[in-house]
Amino acid sequence: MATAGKNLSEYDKNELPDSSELRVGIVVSEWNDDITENLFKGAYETLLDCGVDEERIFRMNVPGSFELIYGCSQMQKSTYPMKERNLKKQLDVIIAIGSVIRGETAHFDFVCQGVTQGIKDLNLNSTNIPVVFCVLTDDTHEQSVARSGGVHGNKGSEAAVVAIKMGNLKMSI
Ligand SMILES: Nc1c(NC[C@H](O)[C@H](O)[C@H](O)CO)[nH]c(=O)[nH]c1=O
Ligand SMILES: CC(=O)[C@@H](O)COP(=O)(O)O
Repeated sequence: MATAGKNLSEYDKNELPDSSELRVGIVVSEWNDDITENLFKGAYETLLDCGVDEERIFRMNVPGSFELIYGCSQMQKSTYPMKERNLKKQLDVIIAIGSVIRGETAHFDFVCQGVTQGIKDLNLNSTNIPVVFCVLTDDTHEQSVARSGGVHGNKGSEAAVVAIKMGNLKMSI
């Protein structure tokens, strides 16, 4: 089923595990920030709605989607923000938020391939901290608007639900 056949914002929080102890990192790309800020808003609000403590949500900004790889990698290894708040050292899950929109050249393809492969690789490294892929890869700005709080819902909300499931999975292992 394509996105057009579902609402990205639909979820039943009663079907989700308790997330009051979950520690969530969110790395946000600044390219197309009208889109990525809406994705972040959707993710943040959904996390809070599902019981995640706002003091356990840590945000980092990066210039573009390609830099999501570096930002998420640093978050996987970092203990700083948690120590500052006397929390256990590591995060339980990270959400990578980006918006890639096709332009005139093949650069779109390389950015999309690069960030997809990079985030895939981060899910295979030894930190065992899952990274959720919340990167829109659209042909038009209108498609991005529709998927970041528009007619198809908000992929940020979908990513938050995935993060809750994967973060609890990681905690249970
Ligand atoms: N065109 C888009 C980009 N391009 C920038 C790259 O992500 C990267 O920052 C640059 O190549 C320097 O390393 N990024 C997006 O997130 N979205 C785009 O549409
Ligand atoms: C995804 C991109 O890098 C793209 O938006 C850049 O636009 P262009 O291909 O016209 O340089």
